[in-house]
Amino acid sequence: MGMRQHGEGPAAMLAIGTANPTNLLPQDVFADNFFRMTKSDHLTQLKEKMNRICEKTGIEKRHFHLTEDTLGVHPEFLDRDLPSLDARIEMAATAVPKLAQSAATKAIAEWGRPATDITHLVFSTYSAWEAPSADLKLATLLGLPPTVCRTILSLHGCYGGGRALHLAKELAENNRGARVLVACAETTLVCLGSPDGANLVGYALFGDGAGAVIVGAGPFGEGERPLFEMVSATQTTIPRTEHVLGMQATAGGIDFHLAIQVPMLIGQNVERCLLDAFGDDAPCDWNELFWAVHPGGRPILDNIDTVLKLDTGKLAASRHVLREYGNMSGATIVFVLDELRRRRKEEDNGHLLPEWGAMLAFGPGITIETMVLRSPR
Ligand SMILES: CC(C)(COP(=O)(O)OP(=O)(O)OC[C@H]1O[C@@H](n2cnc3c(N)ncnc32)[C@H](O)[C@@H]1OP(=O)(O)O)[C@@H](O)C(=O)NCCC(=O)NCCSC(=O)/C=C/c1ccc(O)cc1
Repeated sequence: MGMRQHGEGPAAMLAIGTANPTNLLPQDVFADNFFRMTKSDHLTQLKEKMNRICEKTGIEKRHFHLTEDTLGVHPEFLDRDLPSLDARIEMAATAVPKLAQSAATKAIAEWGRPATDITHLVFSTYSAWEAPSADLKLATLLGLPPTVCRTILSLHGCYGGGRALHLAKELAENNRGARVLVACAETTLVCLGSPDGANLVGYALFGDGAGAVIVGAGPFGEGERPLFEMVSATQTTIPRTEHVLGMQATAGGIDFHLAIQVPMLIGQNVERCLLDAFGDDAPCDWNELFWAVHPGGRPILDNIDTVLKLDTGKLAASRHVLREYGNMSGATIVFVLDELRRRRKEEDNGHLLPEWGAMLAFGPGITIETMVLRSPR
């Protein structure tokens, strides 16, 4: 009893996979397409504003499950005054687990062990609104054993990936031999609607994608290779900010709001979270670390650069993911981790990537998930 039931050492990420719908839209034509499809071209000021916003997002393209063809069959999706929630939920019920399956299949292939060796599944999405939910569908699609312990995290929004990884760490460390599949899948099909003054930023920012990570603690099996050790993790909620960021279900689809103060609030609070997470091990200079930051928006990354006095390029993986995919909410952090390990490979077996790193994810609350990472030597 006791010790033998626990995993050895900190848990580690053993494999990473990502996936996106094939349909993609360059950001420089997004406003034109969006206003044409929603028959809103007469709202010229709003369209100009959308173009101004799109230019400043730091995004070059985004992937979407919805295509012009699908939208042709569902005109109610593009008119907030028509009820569309039922149709959106039905579409998401199939699309979300399938997108997750594409990412998870890649992660499992990299891991090298059979899917039946997965003991736990943690699924995070803002697009599942029914029970049984996307976690069960994914388990079935992947052929996971009927004994797999499933958890669905809904509506953590953009920190869902950080929350899922944090939970997977605790599951892996507390259950010897556990192998946790973390899956995050997000699609804007539940929220995309017609433009109004309040939702332009979200429409300009959010994209569709899925990320999957296999998490386990020691002892490691033959061929299992830790990509990032998950040394410690914390969650912090910024007091009295519950109203600045959120989403809610309406008959016309999921509504969200992103207050203009969000980047500033994150900038003001991020260093304290890092000091809490690192404790006595906090470096004198944050540049000593590698960084996996959720690219919630370009000004969020800019503010973090400023308050932490980071050198140019420290957030390159986050900026790359934002540019190529936009903000895919909870799935985004997995793309950033994947990009970091790709860069590490190119940089001569980890020579240039520092040994220690920090992962940050933010979302409604405002909640900040912080994790101390170690890149094994
Ligand atoms: C690209 C933006 C929109 C503009 O860039 P900028 O450098 O701030 O440029 P400007 O200051 O010139 O702003 C351009 C215009 O955008 C307007 N704007 C500037 N932020 C705003 C604003 N939050 N509102 C509404 N107008 C604005 C701003 O007023 C201005 O309007 P105008 O003067 O008419 O051109 C930039 O501010 C930006 O990326 N903001 C988004 C940051 C943000 O809140 N990210 C979300 C973090 S949390 C997260 O990741 C997700 C949570 C989540 C939650 C729910 C879900 O369903 C899913 C997920």
